[in-house]
Amino acid sequence: MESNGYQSGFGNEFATEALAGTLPVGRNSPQRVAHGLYAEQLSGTAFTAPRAANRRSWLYRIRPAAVHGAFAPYAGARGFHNAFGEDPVTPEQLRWDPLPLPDAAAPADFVDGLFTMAGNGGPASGTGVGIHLYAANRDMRERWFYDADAELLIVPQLGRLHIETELGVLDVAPQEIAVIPRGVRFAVALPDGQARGYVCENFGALLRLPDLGPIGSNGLANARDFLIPHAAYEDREGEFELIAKFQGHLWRAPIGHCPLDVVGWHGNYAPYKYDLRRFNAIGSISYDHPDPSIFLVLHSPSDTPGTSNLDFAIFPPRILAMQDTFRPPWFHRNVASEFMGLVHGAYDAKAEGFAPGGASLHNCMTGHGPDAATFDKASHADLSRPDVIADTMAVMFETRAVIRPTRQALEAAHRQRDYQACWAGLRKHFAH
Ligand SMILES: O=C(O)Cc1cc(O)ccc1O
Ligand SMILES: [Fe+2]
Repeated sequence: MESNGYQSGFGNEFATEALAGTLPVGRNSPQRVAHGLYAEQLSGTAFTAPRAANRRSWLYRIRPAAVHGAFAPYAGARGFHNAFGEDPVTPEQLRWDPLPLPDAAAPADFVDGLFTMAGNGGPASGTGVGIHLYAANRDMRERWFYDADAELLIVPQLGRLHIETELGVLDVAPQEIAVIPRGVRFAVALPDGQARGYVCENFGALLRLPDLGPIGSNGLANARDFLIPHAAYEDREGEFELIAKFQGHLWRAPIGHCPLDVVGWHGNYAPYKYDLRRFNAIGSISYDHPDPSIFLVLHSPSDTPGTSNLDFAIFPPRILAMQDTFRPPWFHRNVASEFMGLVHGAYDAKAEGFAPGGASLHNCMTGHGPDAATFDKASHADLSRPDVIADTMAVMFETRAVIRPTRQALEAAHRQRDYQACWAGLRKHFAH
């Protein structure tokens, strides 16, 4: 399926049909749907969720989602799970080199190429996140995947993704993100032959745009820049595979048709994409480095106001002009836990070692901040001129609960076992 363009606006009520006359008028479930289609509701929130938070869509499709064979455990994608473990969690600062791309001799598609790094909570409790990287070099062929446990926030770092979903096609490139709602079936093709990036599974409340408070009615990620696909479908039969993630485990069922057979849909529960370069960064124009909450793109609220299950923040290109100020991120300890990735360029708190495709984890109350080289440079920088921070795009998954690294992440050859050395050069300057 080719992309047929996008609709726009975060969380709007959309209506789209690939065949004229598909959508029923004035009702959702007529006795007989046009073109011999089936009507099916896809609920992303509780039926009785408050109207402002309620998300559901109506799908008009060739066959209902119920039509497939029996599920059995899926033996592939061994590195993709929610086993965040009961082991004690190290409070150590952790950092990784980029996840290696798969060998041409042992190709992996998007699902098989997922490698779980860390997480908290889980699908059973409906809170927390799963944090993964993917490294893939093969299209998903004749198989589709859905995640019943979480909505998927996909952050490509290398290579474009062509994502065909039940509700239409998303083409995303590095510096863009895609969100696939819980339950939506999709397949990923790799137009560049290989791809790497970050995936955050959100087990909690659906991602939404943050309130803007005194910023006003515009700014940060603007609602109109979120793009939603038009309906697109495939009418194809064969011996295909449906992979499901359910309660932390993967399952496989045979399916005799392509499940991307939705000819029209309407509603507000749909995949979307967003170009991070559209983010309207707001910062200090006097003094001090503000809290990174000014860089919040989307968040999943928890039951405590102001305390998110997941904050998705970015560190985009921007201009720093603060006076009498140490301009890079400060040294700090945070009650929240911070998992970071780098999509593009360099990150202004780290002179070396944090590479695009790499990752870092600074858990609750773990001290971190600029490395020694960054500290020395910024402590003596000429503040009469603004710093133009260009060519950069770092991302952060920040959570209320501690982020538990998986055993495979801790044991991985690409973990930087000497990460702490980046602060060792912070010498004593105290003099009196
Ligand atoms: O630790 C980090 O690099 C992320 C971060 C950036 C920033 O500007 C302020 C606080 C913070 O946690
Ligand atoms: Fe931090």
